[in-house]
Amino acid sequence: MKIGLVDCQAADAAAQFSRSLTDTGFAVLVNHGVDASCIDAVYQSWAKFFAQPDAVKREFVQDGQRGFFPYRSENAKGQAQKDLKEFFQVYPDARVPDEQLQITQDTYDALAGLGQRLLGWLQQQAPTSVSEQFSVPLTAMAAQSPKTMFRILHYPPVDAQQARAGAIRAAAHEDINLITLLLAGSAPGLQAMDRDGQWHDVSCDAGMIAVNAGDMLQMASGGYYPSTTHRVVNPQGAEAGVARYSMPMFIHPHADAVLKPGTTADQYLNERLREIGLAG
Ligand SMILES: O=C(O)CCC(=O)C(=O)O
Ligand SMILES: [Fe+2]
Repeated sequence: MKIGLVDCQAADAAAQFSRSLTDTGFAVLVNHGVDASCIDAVYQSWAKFFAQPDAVKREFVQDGQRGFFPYRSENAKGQAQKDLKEFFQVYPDARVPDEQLQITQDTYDALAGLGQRLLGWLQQQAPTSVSEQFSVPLTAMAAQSPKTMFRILHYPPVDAQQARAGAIRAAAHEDINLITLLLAGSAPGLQAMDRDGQWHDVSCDAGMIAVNAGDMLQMASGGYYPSTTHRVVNPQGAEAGVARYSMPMFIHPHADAVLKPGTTADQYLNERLREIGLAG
């Protein structure tokens, strides 16, 4: 599995990006235009949030998939063990702590802008037989979508007992949305599965952005852009004592966007949230 490292300023960046997504479901971006100081600042800011007592963080538990999700609230589809993570989900209307608000909004806007550019590339590079199936252009599906969600993940040092019981930081899953823009994690661990079921490290250094296609894009493109299974494995040895942070931006279509005849984004999302224990 050869995940492309794409320089977004290269003349053929759109073609390289689209090819890597078609071949592997993933691509890693450099020169993507999201400011390195913005990325550093958002990581530092949220490390402070997660360092607070649980009771303080729980004040940000909110309805409707927004806000804080305590340690071990989510399981991957079909997995009995909860993932070894806590996280915070930001939508445009989520309540975000004052200290994190500005930098989080700035990052959200920068990633939403990059998401539109990437969807434009995928639209432009798809063969006509694929793009003519889109109900509207991919950029229109997602432009200003209030469903687009920025997730800040904190994986604490690994608890040996939970690891022995088979829990990992993030069990194998596919993302639900159109594309995910993942600010490089603060430590390694992300792996993607190839067509033969083998796992490969997704190498993504600080400042880079890994992008993967989700199930909604796979569905809308009739499989042309595959949604690749991925996971986050537990570190071993001394690294087990080190926390990991990562920040995926899930680019979602508007609720009423038609993914394929008879299925809107909203119908599909609700079905998937039930499967992962995040909706009743
Ligand atoms: O933490 C990571 O690197 C990936 C997280 C992820 O795959 C997800 O939240 O969907
Ligand atoms: Fe994921």
